[in-house]
Amino acid sequence: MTSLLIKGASLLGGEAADVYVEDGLIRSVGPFSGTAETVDADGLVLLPGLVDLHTHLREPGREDAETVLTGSQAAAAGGYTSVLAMANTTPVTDTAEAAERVLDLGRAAGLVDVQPVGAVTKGLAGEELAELGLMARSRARVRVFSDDGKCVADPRVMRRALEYVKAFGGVVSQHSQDPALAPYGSACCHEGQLSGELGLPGWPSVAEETIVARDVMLARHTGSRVHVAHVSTAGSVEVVRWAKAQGIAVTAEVTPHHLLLTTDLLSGYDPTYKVNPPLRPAEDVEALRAALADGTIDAVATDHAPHARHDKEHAFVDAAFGMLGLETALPVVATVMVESGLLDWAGVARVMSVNPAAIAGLDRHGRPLAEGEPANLTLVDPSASYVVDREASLSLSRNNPWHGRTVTGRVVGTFLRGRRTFGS
Ligand SMILES: NC(=O)N[C@@H](CC(=O)O)C(=O)O
Repeated sequence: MTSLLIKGASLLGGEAADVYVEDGLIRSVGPFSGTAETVDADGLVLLPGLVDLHTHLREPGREDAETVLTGSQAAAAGGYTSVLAMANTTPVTDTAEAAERVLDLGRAAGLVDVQPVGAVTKGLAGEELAELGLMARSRARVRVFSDDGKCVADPRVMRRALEYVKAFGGVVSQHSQDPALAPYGSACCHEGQLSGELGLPGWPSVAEETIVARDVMLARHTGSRVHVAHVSTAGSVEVVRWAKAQGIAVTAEVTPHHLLLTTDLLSGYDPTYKVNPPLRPAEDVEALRAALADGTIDAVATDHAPHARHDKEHAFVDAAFGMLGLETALPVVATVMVESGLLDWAGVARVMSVNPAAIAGLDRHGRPLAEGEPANLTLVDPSASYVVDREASLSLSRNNPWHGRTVTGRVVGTFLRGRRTFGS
């Protein structure tokens, strides 16, 4: 029997209580008089363990950038107890066997629940549906399907995928990028005055918005669920807001970087800031913050995209797309949303744990801090400010856009089924 007492933590930023954990479950919330190994949580905020809908773990295939183990270590350090591992590995997670392999690698690492995302199409080629049903029925119980990195651009394929996943309560997480308007690989800078001045190929907002608009209509037509990955523009927010008002089953996520970083950072041609979709102007950032605060955007997802130096340290147009996110998501959200009063800690729990768990169909995560619930928990010091140091990361990669920035709100402890996976 393993037991633990988290003493005096503020539950979701509200009243303080003692949380007693035994055999992986919360056994009591309130004054506790017995003896147990104790974590002094005076002044700390207790949240349900964070859930990331969008993580790239790179294994199999690119273990030079990240492995399931190092990604899990970074996730636990970021306060996560579950991550959804994107399918764009080598080989792609497009079969039941591939999904089970990722699941087993996650279990062997044992730090977070690694839930594989299945590809929508074979090899992410956008043509033939992958083994959606077999992945759903496998040990990995795949419920989220995504060709992330590529868009399911063909509307017939998207329609079929939505119809198919409906049968088992699945969801298609769409990387909304019309490749005819924003070609893969080349389009790399928000299309506007700056892209012209810098001479970088433009990635126009409308290339995202037309796909979001099409997909919500396909969701309405099929009665199925669509999830919009990494929403980056004010126009996409408007479409999602309209679709929700119609009762269409659409959910959306925003990344920490799209909540804070803006396109002008590209003026130094630093490939650290090259990401898909691209950083947008301040007006978009404002709209994304407001949409996260009012519930139009359901979740924060990291899009943690580690890249080895030999893929990232190139001239801007040749460098890989993506940035690290797992270890800095909570402090960035705290700094952008909590310090400004746009969200309270209960709101952070909603967008970083409760809603992502619900979208992904994870019934053991994102649960209330209550007796009988799984002890998947995150402890945060809300007043700790610190400077992000990319060398302190547990990720194998160093493409960290937050390096040198001061953030407020530090993860100090993570517990997976009552076992400490981060902090001391
Ligand atoms: N988000 C990113 O910038 N990169 C992603 C894939 C992608 O969306 O291009 C990656 O896998 O590196």
